[in-house]
Amino acid sequence: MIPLYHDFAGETVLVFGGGRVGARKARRFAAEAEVIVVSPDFADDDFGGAERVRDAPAPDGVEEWVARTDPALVVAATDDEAVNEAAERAARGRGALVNRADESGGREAGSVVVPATATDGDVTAAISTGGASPALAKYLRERVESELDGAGAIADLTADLRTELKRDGYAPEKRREAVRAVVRSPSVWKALRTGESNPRQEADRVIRNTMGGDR
Ligand SMILES: C[C@@]1(CC(=O)O)C2=NC(=C\c3[nH]c(c(CCC(=O)O)c3CC(=O)O)Cc3[nH]c(c(CC(=O)O)c3CCC(=O)O)/C=C3\N/C(=C\2)[C@@H](CCC(=O)O)[C@]3(C)CC(=O)O)/[C@H]1CCC(=O)O
Ligand SMILES: NC(=O)c1ccc[n+]([C@@H]2O[C@H](COP(=O)([O-])OP(=O)(O)OC[C@H]3O[C@@H](n4cnc5c(N)ncnc54)[C@H](O)[C@@H]3O)[C@@H](O)[C@H]2O)c1
Repeated sequence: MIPLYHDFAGETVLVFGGGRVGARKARRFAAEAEVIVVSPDFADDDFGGAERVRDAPAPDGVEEWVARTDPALVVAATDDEAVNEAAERAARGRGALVNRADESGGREAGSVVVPATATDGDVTAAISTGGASPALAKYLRERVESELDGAGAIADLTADLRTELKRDGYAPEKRREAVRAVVRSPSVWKALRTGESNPRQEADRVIRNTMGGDR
């Protein structure tokens, strides 16, 4: 399986099943998409502001829900395998992606896994165990989260630096060398994480060192 990032802004995500798992998926996708959760009952959990609709569709009814809402992704998170299968068929029939919460292992194209995700600003790290061990994915996500502390700010800082170095006419090889040095600089990370010094000034110092007398 190859990880790809997908922009769900402005899209609909249709979730079948309002249990703990349906709620977790709803929360995740509601950060970006319009989420509709269809279920006869709902766990006492946070659904991330998703629209909740009380219904217990039979497999044929599942198809109708998918036709009516035209989702980019269908999440099958019920405890009824026949309903989850119907959700997968209906999604495929309309060219939507499907996430089967009740399956692990190999998948056909269009059947996607939701990875454990750590985020800091625009920086996102996604971890999958190929479905083998979601608990391990969660544990590793917790560890990666602390590694990412400050990464979003460094991404913003280096985006500005790239623009400035281009504008000032530095050769591509020089620019790459400078940006690589900044993202690897312990003093820039420390400045961002502790606030003890100014990160931009630390970055400028690193760049002056890599550019020699050029800047
Ligand atoms: C990462 C995360 C994302 C999310 O869902 O948001 C996620 N599962 C999470 C937690 C979690 N899930 C389970 C446990 C209990 C401990 C354990 O069993 O390990 C815990 C831990 C807990 O709850 O503490 C049980 C479980 N999960 C699946 C099955 C079905 C099966 O295996 O057949 C069963 C057994 C059900 C049963 O036995 O009845 C299936 C899937 N779960 C996936 C993702 C996909 C594979 C990801 C990968 O490749 O690693 C996949 C294949 C499909 C999918 O859902 O996309 C999220 C952590 C979020 C975070 O905190 O960061
Ligand atoms: N992916 C994961 O991380 C993960 C973790 C645990 C379990 N699971 C799997 O996901 C499934 C859901 O887990 P859960 O803990 O949320 O279970 P759950 O039993 O708490 O919730 C299932 C929900 O589906 C609803 N439902 C039943 N028939 C329906 C229908 N026809 N249409 C819509 N909704 C319907 C139920 O009313 C209930 O609200 C489990 O059966 C298991 O196979 C996945």
